[in-house]
Amino acid sequence: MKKTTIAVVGVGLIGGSIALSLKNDPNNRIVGFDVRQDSLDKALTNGVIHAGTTDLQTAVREANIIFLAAPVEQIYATLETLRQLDLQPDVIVTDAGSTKSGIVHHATKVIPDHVTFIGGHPMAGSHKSGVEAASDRLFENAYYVLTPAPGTPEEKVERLSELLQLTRAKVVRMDADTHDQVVGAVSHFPHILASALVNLVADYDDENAWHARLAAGGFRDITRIASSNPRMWRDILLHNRDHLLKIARDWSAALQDVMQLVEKADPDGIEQFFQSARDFRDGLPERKTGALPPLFDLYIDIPDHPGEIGRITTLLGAKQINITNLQIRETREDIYGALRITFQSQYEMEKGEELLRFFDYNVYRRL
Ligand SMILES: NC(=O)c1ccc[n+]([C@@H]2O[C@H](COP(=O)([O-])OP(=O)(O)OC[C@H]3O[C@@H](n4cnc5c(N)ncnc54)[C@H](O)[C@@H]3O)[C@@H](O)[C@H]2O)c1
Ligand SMILES: O=C(O)C(=O)C[C@]1(C(=O)O)C=C[C@@H](O)C=C1
Repeated sequence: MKKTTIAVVGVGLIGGSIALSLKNDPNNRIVGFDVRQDSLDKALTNGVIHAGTTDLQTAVREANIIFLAAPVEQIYATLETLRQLDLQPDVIVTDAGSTKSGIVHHATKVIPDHVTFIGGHPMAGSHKSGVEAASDRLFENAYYVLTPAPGTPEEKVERLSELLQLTRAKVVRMDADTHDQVVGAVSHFPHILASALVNLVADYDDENAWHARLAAGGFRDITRIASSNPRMWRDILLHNRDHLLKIARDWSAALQDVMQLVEKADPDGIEQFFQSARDFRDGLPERKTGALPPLFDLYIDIPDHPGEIGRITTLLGAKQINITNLQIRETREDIYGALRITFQSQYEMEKGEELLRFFDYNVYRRL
């Protein structure tokens, strides 16, 4: 079967996760491009890409599909550069940026006629950055939005959707402006709120250091995303300004409404406020992960002692239990780290499970 060459431009959390998913098909050859050699080195060492280069022309020359997975501002810049490079005649260029209208509009202006651009955005991620946080399961059962401009050849959109099946995401289509409005409300604006709340509490904490110390589950849950990459979020806000300004006005009005209920000491109104939020929140569709064919994976809570990972691998090695992959994962609430170990076979996974339990490790088959 003919190989498909895929260039991933920006081998970080998202580019690395796309690469890992697509690499699961042996007919795909993944070439990574990044401005940082250390990202490429990590990606090669962890088996995320087949080859890596800091020369964009080398990365894209043979590519049938190009994924742009750099920060949003750099996606604009890369689109400009691509037009000066040698590309395959029927290449599809897509991106993974969190905003869509501006990127799609820019691509239609700068990309040559023989190139098809299709905007894309996987609706899954993390507050963590970098290829070391990448996973081939990041997008499992998440929505992956495509925003083809009117007139994009249907067979190209089909071709990309088919390839994206390897991410195990649910591929959907939407126009770019609708995407930006919806994602502005459910992703971009919540990031502003989380960070604004943290900044407010940080100011209070300057006056009274009990604030940080008493910040418990509620504060941590609602502000996890304030630990995201500031540069990435700078770009996102600047490229979805109109929708965010409208959402902020609606938000101010909604906040005023509830604070009026508080001012009037209206118990029914306040309870109703919480009830309607709870009804909608509890009705959100669940994103099921792990329903697909299992790999031979175990997750192990890592106690906070130096040398624990080395101890675990030594225990397994001493019993000739082969592992094919090792990854540090975050767990709920980010309190403990979890080590994900992929074994070569079901048999070895079961032997590993028994051994690690014997040594009092908390071992799970799913996170
Ligand atoms: N993090 C998320 O939750 C999430 C989710 C969906 C989409 N996105 C989007 O995906 C893109 C990447 O985000 P990420 O979280 O993977 O960030 P990241 O910081 O983990 O990775 C970005 C990578 O791009 C590289 N890079 C920077 N400038 C570049 C350039 N000019 N050309 C090539 N590579 C360059 C960086 O060195 C880094 O390796 C962003 O556009 C973001 O909006 C992020
Ligand atoms: O889970 C997270 O930390 C994320 O912020 C992921 C998240 C989001 O859900 O808002 C962030 C940006 C995206 O473009 C898509 C997904």
